Amino acid sequence: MAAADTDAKLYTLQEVSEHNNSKDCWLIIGGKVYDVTRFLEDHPGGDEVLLSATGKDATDDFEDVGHSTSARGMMEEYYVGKVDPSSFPSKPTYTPAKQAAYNPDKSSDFFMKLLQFLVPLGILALAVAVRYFTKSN
Ligand code: HEM
Repeated sequence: MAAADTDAKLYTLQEVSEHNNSKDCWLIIGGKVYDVTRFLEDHPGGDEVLLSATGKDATDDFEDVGHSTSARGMMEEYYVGKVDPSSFPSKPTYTPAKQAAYNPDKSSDFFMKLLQFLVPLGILALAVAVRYFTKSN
């Protein structure tokens, strides 16, 4: 049954997943829903592979096999509708952990510079004072 894309019946992923056994076997390939129940016995790749992918998106499995053009032509016979893309769980997006912007503490930087200047000055003042007092004694 080949329906035009515009009036194709729309199924949710949930609905498709309910047809998941050898008596009622649906799967999704390329966003389209196929009822392959009556094809199970005739599938050259065997029924097991179809049953392992039933009720799910089998696009990757289907493409991995590298099905022939004639296999792709056969698919039309089992087409029942399209899958509602909004029913797919949204992919988790990776958001890197927020890192605090590099913000060196300017006030402590200034304090260190002041200290580097004052400490030698203090030592010098101390040396001068010691010399001054030892001289007068
Ligand atoms: C409506 C859907 C499908 C149709 C009409 C279909 C049809 C065919 C056909 C005609 C072949 C013979 C080789 C060829 O002509 O490419 C084949 C082989 C095969 N198919 Fe499918 N197939 C379908 C879905 C799937 C899915 C979903 C899987 C995997 C989960 C699958 C796995 C295989 C495997 C493993 C082979 C055997 C390949 C080999 O022996 O080289 N097929 N299929």
